[in-house]
Amino acid sequence: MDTNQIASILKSSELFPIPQGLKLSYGTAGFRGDAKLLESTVYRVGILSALRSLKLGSATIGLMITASHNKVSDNGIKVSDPSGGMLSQEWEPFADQIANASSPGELVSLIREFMEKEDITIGEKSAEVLLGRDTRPSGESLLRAAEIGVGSILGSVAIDIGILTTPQLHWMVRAKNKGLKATENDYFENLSVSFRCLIDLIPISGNKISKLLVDGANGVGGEKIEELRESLSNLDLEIRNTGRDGGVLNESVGADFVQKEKVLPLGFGSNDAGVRCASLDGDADRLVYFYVPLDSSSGEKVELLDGDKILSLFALFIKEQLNALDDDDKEGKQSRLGVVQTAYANGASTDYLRQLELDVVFAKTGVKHLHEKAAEFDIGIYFEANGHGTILFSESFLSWLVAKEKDLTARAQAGSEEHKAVSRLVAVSTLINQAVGDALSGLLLVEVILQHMGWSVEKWNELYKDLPSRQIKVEVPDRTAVVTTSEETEALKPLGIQDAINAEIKKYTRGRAFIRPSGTEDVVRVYAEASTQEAADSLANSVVQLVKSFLGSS
Ligand SMILES: CC(=O)N[C@H]1[C@@H](OP(=O)(O)O)O[C@H](CO)[C@@H](O)[C@@H]1O
Ligand SMILES: [Mg+2]
Repeated sequence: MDTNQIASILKSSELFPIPQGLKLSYGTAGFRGDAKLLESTVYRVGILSALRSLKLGSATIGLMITASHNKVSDNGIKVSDPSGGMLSQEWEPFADQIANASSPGELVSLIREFMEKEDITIGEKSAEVLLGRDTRPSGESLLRAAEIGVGSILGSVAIDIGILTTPQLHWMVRAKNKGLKATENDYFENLSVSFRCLIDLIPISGNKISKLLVDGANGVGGEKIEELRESLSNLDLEIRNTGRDGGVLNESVGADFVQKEKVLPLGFGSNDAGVRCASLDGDADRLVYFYVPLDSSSGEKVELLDGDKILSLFALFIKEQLNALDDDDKEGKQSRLGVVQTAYANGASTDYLRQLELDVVFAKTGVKHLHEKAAEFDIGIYFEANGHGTILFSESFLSWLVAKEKDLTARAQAGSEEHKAVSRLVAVSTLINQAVGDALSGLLLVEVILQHMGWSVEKWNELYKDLPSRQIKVEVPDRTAVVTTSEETEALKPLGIQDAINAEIKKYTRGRAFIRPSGTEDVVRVYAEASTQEAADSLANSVVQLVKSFLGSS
């Protein structure tokens, strides 16, 4: 690193002194915290992203300024690698180190050391970083901090691509690095063209299209889905909680709220009984469905169709298409379909997926872990119960599918059941975001599959019945006192807590419970499942008491 470069970092870092006592970790999904404390962090992640681009031969990197489902006063930053996936986990320790460096001098020496280790040189090539943000008011000034961070690495270019959903940014980064059209318009066009293609392949046409109510969480998703609606037919959408009607981001609205609390979001009521509803989270990478049953006497009861149910619907549809492939093909090309869940997946969903004879594997919480496992299959479907997920197609399987489609057309087999199935799979691969979970593309796929099957939301819900479950957040003085096994289902620390949890679990039929420290909020999460709602609640509450007595409550 030459003296000009050192001077550039020293000068810009003076603008963003680190708040006293700030200690951050890259966590489940990047850095998050009170927005007022994050300028130095975001500036430093700007530097990291420029270095990442240089390391990868000037590939385009993405930076997203968002705190997803957190409250509006929080914000955060996460990095997209050139593939559109999350930042390589190998770089997370460096992210932690520079985010916590206490002075400009320490920052420079950490960067110098890391560049030497990673063999990164500045000056030969230029770095490129796309910057996006959600609708949080703090986003604008944090974006400036990121720009200055990127710009402090000489010869680097930061491109502000404005207010976007997290999955849009990841999609654009991926497309850009593949040399494809990569603007927001291209994203919308891609969705509408592949959606149209799947609609045209529906076996029975002419079914009446029923209305879908969308809860936009008062965030960026509502805005974007309104834009997308312009280019869609075969959907009847009504969008609420767009953020323009005075509602607060994520406050009693959005996918995280609906999934965790199992209640209706603001703006929805008993008048909506029987109507299919969908809820997005604050940065539109999560999607859940819900409805109020028509026979619900209280009007408050909500039937939730979470990520597990979306995963099951997708798995069923993909399996149906794979089954329609000619037997000779299946022998020639063993298509491995697999699904990935986390410990938060409802036990009934796992039983159902196994009944479908699917390969079900488990990953740690956080999409970076699920994505990695899903990429091992020809078609890998992953979902967190909270509604973050997607379907990955391996490059080799996709090339095989495309060649197969051409071959069938050449053999005048266009219109055969096999040809249709192949075309559907190809269209799903372009509709569904290959970079990260995407509420917009997920919603379009759910809608087209329901039309394909001729199913109502109730019928879809009947695939299996969720085991009653309860999730509770516990505020404790130090959540890092909880250390779990790599599967996250057993607590190794504090010593003795797991035995106490096990003793509680034993008291319940189909009881299951675990605790883990959140990677995005300052809480310990408690999850419990049992054969009745009362039992799940009671098991969760006894585990909460154990957490409080072992860790103290704050
Ligand atoms: C139980 C739960 O929903 N955890 C969420 C939440 O992580 P925590 O580490 O549990 O705070 O936010 C992550 C990022 O959005 C998401 O990937 C994950 O599934
Ligand atoms: Mg999110």
